Amino acid sequence: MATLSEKVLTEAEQDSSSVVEEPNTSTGTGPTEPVRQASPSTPVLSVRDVRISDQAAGDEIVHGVSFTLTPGRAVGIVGESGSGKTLTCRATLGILPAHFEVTAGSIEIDGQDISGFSSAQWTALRGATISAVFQDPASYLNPSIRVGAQIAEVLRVKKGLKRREAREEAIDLLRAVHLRDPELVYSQYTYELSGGMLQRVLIAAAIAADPRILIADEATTALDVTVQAEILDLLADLRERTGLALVLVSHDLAVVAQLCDEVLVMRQGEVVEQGPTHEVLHKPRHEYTRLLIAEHEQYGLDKFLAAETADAVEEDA
Ligand SMILES: Nc1ncnc2c1ncn2[C@@H]1O[C@H](COP(=O)(O)OP(=O)(O)OP(=O)(O)O)[C@@H](O)[C@H]1O
Repeated sequence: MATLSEKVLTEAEQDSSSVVEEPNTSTGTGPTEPVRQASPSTPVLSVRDVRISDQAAGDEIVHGVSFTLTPGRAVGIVGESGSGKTLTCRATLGILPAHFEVTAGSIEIDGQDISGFSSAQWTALRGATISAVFQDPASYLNPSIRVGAQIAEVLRVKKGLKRREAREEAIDLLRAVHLRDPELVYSQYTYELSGGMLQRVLIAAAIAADPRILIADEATTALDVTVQAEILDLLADLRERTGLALVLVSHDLAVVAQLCDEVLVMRQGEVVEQGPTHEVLHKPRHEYTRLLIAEHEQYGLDKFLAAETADAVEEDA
């Protein structure tokens, strides 16, 4: 079975709200300097009018997605199943499934166009600059190796730490993701941990090499509401403390309302609406966005919209 670092890190082969009629290609040129040395307003990720096709079927599946992400910001991608959210993320990570290709547009990570990247460049970038957490954490962890050792391995591979340093830092990471008794968790196997704990372990592994960008694709979908809220708080905390930039994919508008500055609404491979989250959710302009909001209100979205309104009133006062 592949190790965690192979699977998660290495295998990985505004303005105003607008109803999107034309792709937004006005995102400017990305930086050439590493983002750690750049200003917080320099994009760490620029996706410009990206189109993705299934070459085997001869179909275009994603018809132009554009967004930019600066350090500490979060962009959400919402939309129905099959709308192209995950393919967009996978294109950004350079791990499109077989037969799928980016056929137009560009993606820049830390100012570097990823289109011509060699596998060695990807290996250097993944984990250290861009990382990801997906649904179903158990499938990314090896059941026969203690979870702590799997995080320590990421630290040895990506940061060149010695065995003992890697162990200490792995325990610190388990503490940072708010796992109680991190020493104990370090020595446990996946079957001994709950889904929420496993998702935290995976987040610890994903942030182990201090990435600038974290893609969380339905990362909290399988978790119960309380654990989901704790993981979202953890991501918000990482944003604030470390300037981590987030791409959050969710079918759940309430999740996006809590965490994201900007939202893209996708349907059938198209971005039908895009803009600041509060604007899109309060004043949806596209019929499909209105439908999504109406569907979600019964699941408690109204609570977050009300909280947002209260925040806005406070800010205005
Ligand atoms: N590995 C694959 N092989 C074949 N088709 C795929 C593959 N991955 C995605 N697709 C197709 O591409 C389209 C977009 O898929 P994608 O996974 O990006 O959707 P999504 O918006 O993330 O959906 P979900 O919310 O269900 O994850 C889907 O219609 C799907 O049929």
